[in-house]
Amino acid sequence: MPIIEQLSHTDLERLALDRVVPALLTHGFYFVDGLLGEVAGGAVLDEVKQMHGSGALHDGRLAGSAPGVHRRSIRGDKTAWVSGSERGCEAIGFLLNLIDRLISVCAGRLGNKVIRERSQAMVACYPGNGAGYVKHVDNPNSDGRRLTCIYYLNKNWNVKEHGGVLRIFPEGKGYVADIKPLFDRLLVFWSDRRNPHEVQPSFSTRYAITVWYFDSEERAEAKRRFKTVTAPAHSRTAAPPD
Ligand SMILES: Cc1cc(NC(=O)CCC(=O)O)nc(C)c1Br
Ligand SMILES: [Fe+3]
Repeated sequence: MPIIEQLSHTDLERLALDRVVPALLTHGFYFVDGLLGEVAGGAVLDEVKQMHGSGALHDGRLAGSAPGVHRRSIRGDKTAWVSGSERGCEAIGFLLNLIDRLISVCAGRLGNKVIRERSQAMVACYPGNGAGYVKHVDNPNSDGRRLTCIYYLNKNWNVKEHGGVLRIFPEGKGYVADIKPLFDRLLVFWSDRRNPHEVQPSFSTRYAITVWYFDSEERAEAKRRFKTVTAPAHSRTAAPPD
């Protein structure tokens, strides 16, 4: 009996085909507990704590934030982007490889285009000062992101005391899904308008690692769209050089 129960490839395939894919196709989201197990999950947590302690996490940027609006009131997390091959990120690299394998098994069965690439991993920490993340859609305008995968790292999390629930408002469904950010929990959900979500105010340090998987065609189209940004107005009125 191996000391550390590693998820074998067949376990991963079973998880993908028997649970993740059916849930994504019916509810649009799915979470699994005990993904890595105590030892490997603990190694990921230690690496994230090390990053936090060494000041590697910075205030999350806001896309097009209105002037004067306090960032914290919208998005209170501190983040860092990692590839998982950096020194001190070996366990994070192992986690990302496992999620990649899980999603690649799912990709063939999700009935839509190819999911071949993903973002870097965003390591996030809500410092526990009551900050959260206002309700939003990850990919409201076809930027290519198809699936959001969030790995939570919080031991002994007590929602009554610590809050920090991720509330998903599945589009067109008569219910909301309250997901506790528990240690060694992986949450997967469609990144588009099907899943508006919010992080409720957190009153204890709340760690998570997020990766977004792209639909390659939608991503390529989005890149083309962003490339053809219209020239600024004034340049069109300037007299052509004689
Ligand atoms: C950078 C960024 C982070 C998030 N994070 C969450 O929604 C929090 C999920 C959780 O921690 O439970 N969402 C978007 C649309 C962007 Br962009
Ligand atoms: Fe989000």
